[in-house]
Amino acid sequence: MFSDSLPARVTILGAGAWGCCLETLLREQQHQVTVWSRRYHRPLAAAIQNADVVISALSMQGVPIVAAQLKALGIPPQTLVVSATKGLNPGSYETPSQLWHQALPNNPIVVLSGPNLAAEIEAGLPAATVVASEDLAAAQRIQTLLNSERFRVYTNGDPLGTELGGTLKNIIAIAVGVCDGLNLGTNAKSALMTRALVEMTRIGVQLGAQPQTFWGLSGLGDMIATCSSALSRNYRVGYGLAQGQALGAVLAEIGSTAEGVNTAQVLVDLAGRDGIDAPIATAVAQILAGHMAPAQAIETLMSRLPRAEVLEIQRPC
Ligand SMILES: NC(=O)C1=CN([C@@H]2O[C@H](COP(=O)(O)OP(=O)(O)OC[C@H]3O[C@@H](n4cnc5c(N)ncnc54)[C@H](O)[C@@H]3O)[C@@H](O)[C@H]2O)C=CC1
Ligand SMILES: O=C(CO)COP(=O)(O)O
Repeated sequence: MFSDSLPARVTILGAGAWGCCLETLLREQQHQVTVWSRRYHRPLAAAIQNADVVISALSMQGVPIVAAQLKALGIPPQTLVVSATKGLNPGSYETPSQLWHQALPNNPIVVLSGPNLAAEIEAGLPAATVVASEDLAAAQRIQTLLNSERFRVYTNGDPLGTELGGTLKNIIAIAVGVCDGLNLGTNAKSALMTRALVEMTRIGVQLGAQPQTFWGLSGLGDMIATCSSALSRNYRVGYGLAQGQALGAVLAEIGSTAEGVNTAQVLVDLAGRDGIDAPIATAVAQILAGHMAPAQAIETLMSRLPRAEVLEIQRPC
Protein backbone atom coordinates (compact mmCIF):
# COMPACT_ATOMS: atom_id res chain seq x y z
CA MET A 1 0.00 0.00 0.00
CA PHE A 2 1.36 3.44 -0.89
CA SER A 3 2.17 5.89 1.84
CA ASP A 4 0.30 9.21 1.88
CA SER A 5 3.60 11.10 1.86
CA LEU A 6 5.04 9.31 -1.19
CA PRO A 7 4.10 9.72 -4.83
CA ALA A 8 1.77 6.85 -5.72
CA ARG A 9 2.01 4.75 -8.86
CA VAL A 10 -1.31 5.22 -10.61
CA THR A 11 -2.54 3.54 -13.79
CA ILE A 12 -5.43 5.19 -15.60
CA LEU A 13 -7.48 2.97 -17.92
CA GLY A 14 -8.88 5.05 -20.79
CA ALA A 15 -7.24 8.00 -22.52
CA GLY A 16 -10.38 9.96 -23.31
CA ALA A 17 -11.36 13.39 -22.00
CA TRP A 18 -11.79 12.23 -18.40
CA GLY A 19 -8.78 9.89 -18.27
CA CYS A 20 -6.49 12.64 -19.59
CA CYS A 21 -7.93 15.17 -17.16
CA LEU A 22 -7.35 12.86 -14.18
CA GLU A 23 -3.81 12.34 -15.46
CA THR A 24 -3.26 16.13 -15.34
CA LEU A 25 -4.58 16.35 -11.76
CA LEU A 26 -2.45 13.44 -10.56
CA ARG A 27 0.74 14.67 -12.23
CA GLU A 28 0.25 18.06 -10.56
CA GLN A 29 0.34 16.16 -7.25
CA GLN A 30 3.66 14.55 -8.32
CA HIS A 31 2.24 11.02 -8.66
CA GLN A 32 3.70 8.58 -11.19
CA VAL A 33 1.02 8.10 -13.81
CA THR A 34 0.68 5.51 -16.56
CA VAL A 35 -2.21 5.83 -18.99
CA TRP A 36 -3.47 2.74 -20.79
CA SER A 37 -5.73 2.80 -23.82
CA ARG A 38 -6.90 0.06 -26.18
CA ARG A 39 -5.51 2.32 -28.90
CA TYR A 40 -1.96 2.26 -27.49
CA HIS A 41 0.40 -0.59 -28.28
CA ARG A 42 1.36 -1.15 -24.64
CA PRO A 43 -0.19 -4.34 -23.20
CA LEU A 44 -2.54 -3.96 -20.23
CA ALA A 45 -0.34 -6.30 -18.14
CA ALA A 46 2.64 -3.96 -18.47
CA ALA A 47 0.54 -0.87 -17.76
CA ILE A 48 -0.83 -2.18 -14.44
CA GLN A 49 2.42 -3.71 -13.19
CA ASN A 50 3.35 -2.28 -9.76
CA ALA A 51 0.32 0.04 -9.71
CA ASP A 52 -0.81 1.15 -6.25
CA VAL A 53 -4.03 2.50 -7.72
CA VAL A 54 -5.91 1.64 -10.92
CA ILE A 55 -8.43 4.26 -12.09
CA SER A 56 -11.00 3.27 -14.69
CA ALA A 57 -11.97 6.27 -16.83
CA LEU A 58 -13.36 4.05 -19.58
CA SER A 59 -16.71 4.65 -21.18
CA MET A 60 -19.38 2.17 -20.05
CA GLN A 61 -19.05 -0.12 -23.05
CA GLY A 62 -15.36 -0.71 -22.25
CA VAL A 63 -15.83 -1.56 -18.56
CA PRO A 64 -17.00 -5.23 -18.77
CA ILE A 65 -14.35 -5.98 -21.39
CA VAL A 66 -11.42 -4.44 -19.54
CA ALA A 67 -12.65 -5.71 -16.13
CA ALA A 68 -12.59 -9.26 -17.53
CA GLN A 69 -9.06 -8.67 -18.86
CA LEU A 70 -7.89 -7.41 -15.47
CA LYS A 71 -9.55 -10.35 -13.72
CA ALA A 72 -7.65 -12.75 -15.97
CA LEU A 73 -4.38 -10.93 -15.32
CA GLY A 74 -4.97 -10.66 -11.58
CA ILE A 75 -3.85 -7.74 -9.43
CA PRO A 76 -2.62 -7.72 -5.80
CA PRO A 77 -5.48 -7.37 -3.26
CA GLN A 78 -4.02 -4.16 -1.84
CA THR A 79 -4.31 -2.33 -5.19
CA LEU A 80 -7.06 0.28 -4.94
CA VAL A 81 -9.50 0.35 -7.85
CA VAL A 82 -11.30 3.60 -8.65
CA SER A 83 -14.31 3.66 -10.96
CA ALA A 84 -14.93 7.02 -12.68
CA THR A 85 -17.41 5.82 -15.34
CA LYS A 86 -21.01 7.10 -15.37
CA GLY A 87 -23.24 4.44 -16.92
CA LEU A 88 -25.22 1.21 -16.52
CA ASN A 89 -24.41 -2.16 -18.03
CA PRO A 90 -27.13 -3.12 -20.57
CA GLY A 91 -28.91 -6.39 -19.72
CA SER A 92 -27.50 -6.87 -16.23
CA TYR A 93 -28.21 -3.28 -15.05
CA GLU A 94 -25.01 -3.30 -12.99
CA THR A 95 -23.17 -0.10 -12.24
CA PRO A 96 -19.51 0.16 -13.32
CA SER A 97 -18.25 -0.26 -9.74
CA GLN A 98 -20.38 -3.38 -9.33
CA LEU A 99 -18.69 -4.83 -12.43
CA TRP A 100 -15.28 -4.00 -10.98
CA HIS A 101 -16.25 -5.58 -7.66
CA GLN A 102 -17.36 -8.77 -9.43
CA ALA A 103 -14.13 -8.97 -11.41
CA LEU A 104 -11.86 -8.08 -8.47
CA PRO A 105 -13.74 -9.11 -5.29
CA ASN A 106 -10.65 -8.82 -3.07
CA ASN A 107 -9.74 -5.25 -4.01
CA PRO A 108 -11.15 -2.11 -2.38
CA ILE A 109 -13.37 -0.31 -4.92
CA VAL A 110 -13.90 3.45 -4.78
CA VAL A 111 -16.39 5.44 -6.88
CA LEU A 112 -15.29 8.86 -8.15
CA SER A 113 -18.13 11.12 -9.29
CA GLY A 114 -19.10 14.78 -9.16
CA PRO A 115 -19.68 17.95 -11.18
CA ASN A 116 -16.49 17.54 -13.21
CA LEU A 117 -16.67 18.83 -16.76
CA ALA A 118 -13.21 17.75 -17.93
CA ALA A 119 -12.65 20.77 -20.18
CA GLU A 120 -13.08 23.21 -17.26
CA ILE A 121 -10.67 21.27 -15.05
CA GLU A 122 -8.13 21.03 -17.89
CA ALA A 123 -8.41 24.81 -18.21
CA GLY A 124 -7.30 25.14 -14.58
CA LEU A 125 -10.69 26.10 -13.11
CA PRO A 126 -11.55 24.93 -9.56
CA ALA A 127 -13.88 21.97 -8.98
CA ALA A 128 -15.01 19.54 -6.29
CA THR A 129 -15.81 15.85 -6.40
CA VAL A 130 -16.79 12.85 -4.30
CA VAL A 131 -14.95 9.60 -3.62
CA ALA A 132 -17.27 6.98 -2.17
CA SER A 133 -16.71 3.50 -0.87
CA GLU A 134 -17.98 1.02 1.67
CA ASP A 135 -14.31 0.90 2.67
CA LEU A 136 -13.92 4.40 4.11
CA ALA A 137 -10.15 4.03 4.53
CA ALA A 138 -9.88 3.33 0.79
CA ALA A 139 -11.96 6.43 -0.02
CA GLN A 140 -9.71 8.49 2.27
CA ARG A 141 -6.59 7.22 0.46
CA ILE A 142 -8.04 8.38 -2.85
CA GLN A 143 -9.05 11.70 -1.28
CA THR A 144 -5.44 12.23 -0.17
CA LEU A 145 -4.18 11.17 -3.58
CA LEU A 146 -6.32 13.61 -5.58
CA ASN A 147 -7.19 16.52 -3.31
CA SER A 148 -5.54 19.82 -4.19
CA GLU A 149 -6.13 23.55 -3.96
CA ARG A 150 -8.06 23.41 -7.23
CA PHE A 151 -9.72 19.99 -6.90
CA ARG A 152 -11.53 19.55 -3.60
CA VAL A 153 -12.33 15.92 -2.84
CA TYR A 154 -15.04 14.85 -0.36
CA THR A 155 -15.48 11.29 0.96
CA ASN A 156 -18.86 9.57 1.11
CA GLY A 157 -19.99 6.16 2.41
CA ASP A 158 -22.72 5.58 -0.21
CA PRO A 159 -20.95 4.39 -3.38
CA LEU A 160 -24.19 3.28 -5.05
CA GLY A 161 -25.90 6.65 -4.58
CA THR A 162 -22.78 8.52 -5.62
CA GLU A 163 -22.48 6.46 -8.78
CA LEU A 164 -26.18 6.58 -9.65
CA GLY A 165 -26.25 10.37 -9.29
CA GLY A 166 -23.62 10.72 -12.02
CA THR A 167 -25.29 8.12 -14.19
CA LEU A 168 -28.88 9.35 -13.95
CA LYS A 169 -28.10 13.04 -14.40
CA ASN A 170 -26.76 12.26 -17.89
CA ILE A 171 -30.31 11.34 -18.95
CA ILE A 172 -31.66 14.47 -17.29
CA ALA A 173 -29.08 16.63 -19.10
CA ILE A 174 -30.46 15.33 -22.39
CA ALA A 175 -33.98 16.32 -21.27
CA VAL A 176 -32.80 19.79 -20.22
CA GLY A 177 -30.95 20.18 -23.52
CA VAL A 178 -34.26 19.43 -25.26
CA CYS A 179 -36.01 22.01 -23.08
CA ASP A 180 -33.45 24.69 -24.00
CA GLY A 181 -33.34 23.63 -27.65
CA LEU A 182 -37.10 24.17 -27.81
CA ASN A 183 -36.73 27.57 -26.05
CA LEU A 184 -39.19 26.59 -23.32
CA GLY A 185 -37.86 29.16 -20.86
CA THR A 186 -36.46 29.26 -17.35
CA ASN A 187 -39.62 28.18 -15.51
CA ALA A 188 -39.84 25.00 -17.54
CA LYS A 189 -36.16 24.24 -17.04
CA SER A 190 -36.41 24.80 -13.31
CA ALA A 191 -39.48 22.55 -13.06
CA LEU A 192 -37.80 19.85 -15.13
CA MET A 193 -34.61 19.83 -13.07
CA THR A 194 -36.48 19.84 -9.76
CA ARG A 195 -38.80 16.99 -10.73
CA ALA A 196 -35.80 15.18 -12.23
CA LEU A 197 -34.03 15.28 -8.88
CA VAL A 198 -37.10 13.64 -7.31
CA GLU A 199 -37.09 11.02 -10.09
CA MET A 200 -33.35 10.35 -9.66
CA THR A 201 -33.76 10.02 -5.90
CA ARG A 202 -36.79 7.72 -6.24
CA ILE A 203 -34.90 5.41 -8.60
CA GLY A 204 -31.73 5.48 -6.51
CA VAL A 205 -33.54 4.76 -3.25
CA GLN A 206 -35.45 1.85 -4.82
CA LEU A 207 -32.12 0.43 -5.95
CA GLY A 208 -30.66 0.70 -2.43
CA ALA A 209 -28.98 4.14 -2.32
CA GLN A 210 -29.33 6.75 0.44
CA PRO A 211 -31.73 9.60 -0.50
CA GLN A 212 -29.43 12.31 0.92
CA THR A 213 -26.66 11.40 -1.50
CA PHE A 214 -28.75 12.81 -4.37
CA TRP A 215 -28.79 16.25 -2.72
CA GLY A 216 -25.00 16.36 -2.70
CA LEU A 217 -22.24 17.03 -5.22
CA SER A 218 -22.60 13.74 -7.06
CA GLY A 219 -26.37 14.18 -7.47
CA LEU A 220 -27.77 17.71 -7.52
CA GLY A 221 -24.27 19.16 -8.02
CA ASP A 222 -23.52 17.12 -11.10
CA MET A 223 -27.03 17.66 -12.43
CA ILE A 224 -26.60 21.45 -12.21
CA ALA A 225 -23.20 21.32 -13.94
CA THR A 226 -24.33 19.06 -16.74
CA CYS A 227 -27.70 20.73 -17.30
CA SER A 228 -26.29 24.24 -17.45
CA SER A 229 -23.24 23.89 -19.66
CA ALA A 230 -22.85 23.59 -23.39
CA LEU A 231 -19.64 21.72 -22.55
CA SER A 232 -21.84 18.78 -21.53
CA ARG A 233 -22.13 16.27 -24.33
CA ASN A 234 -25.41 14.93 -22.98
CA TYR A 235 -26.93 18.42 -22.88
CA ARG A 236 -25.72 18.97 -26.45
CA VAL A 237 -27.44 15.77 -27.58
CA GLY A 238 -30.80 17.01 -26.26
CA TYR A 239 -30.27 20.50 -27.62
CA GLY A 240 -29.34 19.21 -31.07
CA LEU A 241 -32.31 16.85 -31.25
CA ALA A 242 -34.69 19.66 -30.26
CA GLN A 243 -33.18 21.80 -33.01
CA GLY A 244 -34.09 19.11 -35.52
CA GLN A 245 -30.70 17.43 -35.94
CA ALA A 246 -30.55 13.64 -36.30
CA LEU A 247 -29.02 11.73 -33.36
CA GLY A 248 -26.21 10.34 -35.54
CA ALA A 249 -25.29 13.83 -36.72
CA VAL A 250 -25.19 15.26 -33.18
CA LEU A 251 -23.04 12.39 -31.92
CA ALA A 252 -20.68 12.73 -34.88
CA GLU A 253 -20.30 16.44 -34.14
CA ILE A 254 -19.57 15.71 -30.44
CA GLY A 255 -17.06 12.98 -31.33
CA SER A 256 -16.86 11.40 -27.85
CA THR A 257 -18.98 9.59 -25.29
CA ALA A 258 -22.45 10.87 -24.29
CA GLU A 259 -23.33 8.09 -21.82
CA GLY A 260 -26.95 9.20 -21.37
CA VAL A 261 -27.71 8.07 -24.91
CA ASN A 262 -26.98 4.45 -23.99
CA THR A 263 -28.14 4.66 -20.38
CA ALA A 264 -31.69 5.97 -21.03
CA GLN A 265 -33.21 2.75 -22.40
CA VAL A 266 -31.28 0.56 -19.94
CA LEU A 267 -32.69 2.65 -17.10
CA VAL A 268 -36.24 2.52 -18.50
CA ASP A 269 -35.99 -1.29 -18.74
CA LEU A 270 -34.70 -1.47 -15.17
CA ALA A 271 -37.45 0.87 -13.93
CA GLY A 272 -40.04 -1.29 -15.75
CA ARG A 273 -38.65 -4.46 -14.18
CA ASP A 274 -38.80 -2.97 -10.67
CA GLY A 275 -42.04 -0.99 -11.09
CA ILE A 276 -40.36 2.41 -10.60
CA ASP A 277 -42.05 5.51 -12.02
CA ALA A 278 -39.53 7.26 -14.32
CA PRO A 279 -41.49 9.56 -16.65
CA ILE A 280 -38.60 11.89 -17.57
CA ALA A 281 -36.19 9.07 -18.40
CA THR A 282 -38.96 7.38 -20.38
CA ALA A 283 -39.56 10.54 -22.41
CA VAL A 284 -35.82 10.84 -23.12
CA ALA A 285 -35.61 7.19 -24.22
CA GLN A 286 -38.59 7.71 -26.55
CA ILE A 287 -36.97 10.78 -28.15
CA LEU A 288 -33.61 9.00 -28.56
CA ALA A 289 -35.30 5.98 -30.17
CA GLY A 290 -37.11 8.31 -32.58
CA HIS A 291 -40.50 7.18 -31.21
CA MET A 292 -41.50 10.64 -30.10
CA ALA A 293 -40.66 14.15 -31.29
CA PRO A 294 -39.11 16.41 -28.59
CA ALA A 295 -42.16 18.72 -28.48
CA GLN A 296 -44.51 15.76 -28.18
CA ALA A 297 -42.46 14.36 -25.27
CA ILE A 298 -42.86 17.67 -23.40
CA GLU A 299 -46.60 17.59 -24.07
CA THR A 300 -46.77 14.05 -22.68
CA LEU A 301 -44.97 15.09 -19.49
CA MET A 302 -47.17 18.17 -19.04
CA SER A 303 -50.42 16.25 -19.52
CA ARG A 304 -49.73 13.65 -16.84
CA LEU A 305 -52.41 13.51 -14.13
CA PRO A 306 -52.04 16.29 -11.53
CA ARG A 307 -50.61 14.98 -8.26
CA ALA A 308 -49.24 15.96 -4.86
CA GLU A 309 -45.64 17.11 -4.73
CA VAL A 310 -44.36 14.16 -2.69
CA LEU A 311 -40.79 14.92 -1.63
CA GLU A 312 -40.24 12.37 1.09
CA ILE A 313 -38.82 9.30 -0.53
CA GLN A 314 -39.13 6.09 1.49
CA ARG A 315 -36.59 3.30 1.31
CA PRO A 316 -38.25 0.00 0.34
CA CYS A 317 -38.88 -2.37 3.30
N1 LIG B 1 -15.54 14.03 -19.92
C1 LIG B 1 -15.99 14.40 -18.73
O1 LIG B 1 -16.12 15.60 -18.46
C2 LIG B 1 -16.33 13.37 -17.71
C3 LIG B 1 -16.60 12.06 -18.06
N2 LIG B 1 -16.97 11.15 -17.10
C4 LIG B 1 -17.28 9.77 -17.46
O2 LIG B 1 -16.07 9.10 -17.78
C5 LIG B 1 -16.31 8.11 -18.78
C6 LIG B 1 -15.36 8.37 -19.95
O3 LIG B 1 -15.69 9.63 -20.47
P1 LIG B 1 -14.75 10.42 -21.49
O4 LIG B 1 -13.31 10.21 -21.15
O5 LIG B 1 -15.24 11.78 -21.53
O6 LIG B 1 -15.08 9.66 -22.84
P2 LIG B 1 -14.20 9.54 -24.15
O7 LIG B 1 -15.11 9.13 -25.24
O8 LIG B 1 -13.40 10.78 -24.33
O9 LIG B 1 -13.18 8.33 -23.82
C7 LIG B 1 -13.65 7.02 -23.59
C8 LIG B 1 -12.47 6.10 -23.33
O10 LIG B 1 -12.97 4.76 -23.15
C9 LIG B 1 -12.25 3.89 -24.02
N3 LIG B 1 -13.08 2.76 -24.45
C10 LIG B 1 -14.32 2.81 -24.97
N4 LIG B 1 -14.72 1.56 -25.30
C11 LIG B 1 -13.72 0.71 -24.95
C12 LIG B 1 -13.53 -0.69 -25.06
N5 LIG B 1 -14.46 -1.47 -25.59
N6 LIG B 1 -12.37 -1.22 -24.60
C13 LIG B 1 -11.41 -0.42 -24.08
N7 LIG B 1 -11.52 0.92 -23.97
C14 LIG B 1 -12.67 1.47 -24.40
C15 LIG B 1 -11.88 4.76 -25.22
O11 LIG B 1 -10.81 4.19 -25.96
C16 LIG B 1 -11.48 6.06 -24.51
O12 LIG B 1 -10.16 5.96 -24.01
C17 LIG B 1 -17.78 8.22 -19.15
O13 LIG B 1 -18.51 7.26 -18.44
C18 LIG B 1 -18.17 9.63 -18.69
O14 LIG B 1 -19.54 9.73 -18.37
C19 LIG B 1 -17.00 11.48 -15.80
C20 LIG B 1 -16.71 12.76 -15.39
C21 LIG B 1 -16.36 13.80 -16.32
O1 LIG C 1 -20.09 13.94 -16.22
C1 LIG C 1 -19.79 15.02 -16.65
C2 LIG C 1 -19.67 16.21 -15.79
O2 LIG C 1 -19.69 15.89 -14.44
C3 LIG C 1 -19.58 15.20 -18.11
O3 LIG C 1 -20.80 15.43 -18.70
P1 LIG C 1 -21.04 15.00 -20.24
O4 LIG C 1 -20.70 13.54 -20.32
O5 LIG C 1 -22.47 15.30 -20.49
O6 LIG C 1 -20.11 15.83 -21.07
